Amino acid sequence: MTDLRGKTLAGTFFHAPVLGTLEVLEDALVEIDKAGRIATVIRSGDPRHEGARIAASMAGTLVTLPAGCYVIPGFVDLHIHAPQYPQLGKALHVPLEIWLRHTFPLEARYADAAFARKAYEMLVADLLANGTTTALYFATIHQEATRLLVDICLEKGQRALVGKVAMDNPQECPDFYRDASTEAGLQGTRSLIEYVRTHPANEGGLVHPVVTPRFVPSCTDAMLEGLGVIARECGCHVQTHCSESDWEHGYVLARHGVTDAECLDGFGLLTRQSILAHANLINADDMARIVTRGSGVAHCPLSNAYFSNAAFPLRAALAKGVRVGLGTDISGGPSASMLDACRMAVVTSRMLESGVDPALPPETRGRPSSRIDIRDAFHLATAAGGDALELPVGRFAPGCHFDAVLVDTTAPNGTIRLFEELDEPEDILAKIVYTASRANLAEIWVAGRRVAGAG
Ligand SMILES: Nc1nc2[nH]cnc2c(=O)[nH]1
Repeated sequence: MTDLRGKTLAGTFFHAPVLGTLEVLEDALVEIDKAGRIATVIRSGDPRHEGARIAASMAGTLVTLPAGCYVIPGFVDLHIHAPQYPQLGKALHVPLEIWLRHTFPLEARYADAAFARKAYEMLVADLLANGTTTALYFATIHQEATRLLVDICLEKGQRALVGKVAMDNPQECPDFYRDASTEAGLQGTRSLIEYVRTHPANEGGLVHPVVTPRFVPSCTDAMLEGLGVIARECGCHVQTHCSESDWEHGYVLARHGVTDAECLDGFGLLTRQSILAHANLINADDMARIVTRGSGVAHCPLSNAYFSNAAFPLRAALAKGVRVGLGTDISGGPSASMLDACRMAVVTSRMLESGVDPALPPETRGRPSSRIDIRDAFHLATAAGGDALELPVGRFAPGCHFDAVLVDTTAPNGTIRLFEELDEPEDILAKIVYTASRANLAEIWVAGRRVAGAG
């Protein structure tokens, strides 16, 4: 199967446009226009179904899925440190503030454009093969390497949001890895925005620029203030870390006397286009503030297990109306798969609900009503991620980009095992999210264009 632009795809589709519900579009037709957007979704009982199928067949534009194949929306990864890919699976035995001392020398290597190209090409190819069709990236402080990441996403066809990392605080950033000055950091941010927006290969708007203060500790107040102004003037997305660990949360309280969320808000960095990574230690006021501003949270359950000192209160945040999606947090999280992020989100929520210390009585061990299920995780990894970024992706609906993954449950080297006589459609989706591996992800499309796949 190749390019689906201008084609009609016939088959069974799973998506979760609303938290708590899974929609199975059994034997549906999805018409994709020439620009790779979904034009119509026609369900099997719809009176237009037969006519549309015959018309597409006669026009030679009908593509019918083989038995055992299902289409799901592509994953939206809300938090990735692109330069940390070579470190995936390393140095996870130390706390965040020590781990950063391993990480900064690696990120500093991206002054070398050849090294950057090698690592970024590998990362983008792997993420696409894992079904990540939209990625929100922290790059490094370097202009050339960050531009390369933009180029590579455009070349390989990944929808991406890319930020040049801003970090100018000499107290928290080493001499070898810091913006040369506040002004240089701000200017670098402006020039990356300009680069992305005027890139000749980006006329379709596949890649977006992002204002990226690394986190409060790494930035001076002047930097945070300047970035707030740029975000407002340029109408850009913003990404940063927020109340991730006890150390980081405590640092901001000590320096500013307020929480991360309040501090970032004061600098104009909490907007409807902001994504706050982690947010594990936010309090009720922070949540209310984040909801009022319409900012999103990138819940990174795998990395949180290593660095956060607490579990993100996901259910509480969702109940309050916080826009939450999922992130891998490469390489704080040692997996480049959003399927792993889904699995870990479920596990974390279950552990938060029941608690983890067997020395405590069951009644006080955990936090009741904290669990999510695999359908919820699937929603967070797809539609909710798109919503948090305000991008029309993550669901099969007219007007949305056709960013999707073809899952072949019969792939011989895959890991999904279905039993026709036992498995209902909901079971099939659950088995996909819980047990699929890369060999099952047969085709990956972004805007209808085939960009990767094991098939
Ligand atoms: N997980 C994580 N937290 C951070 N806080 C500041 N920088 C980082 C980073 O690279 N990873």
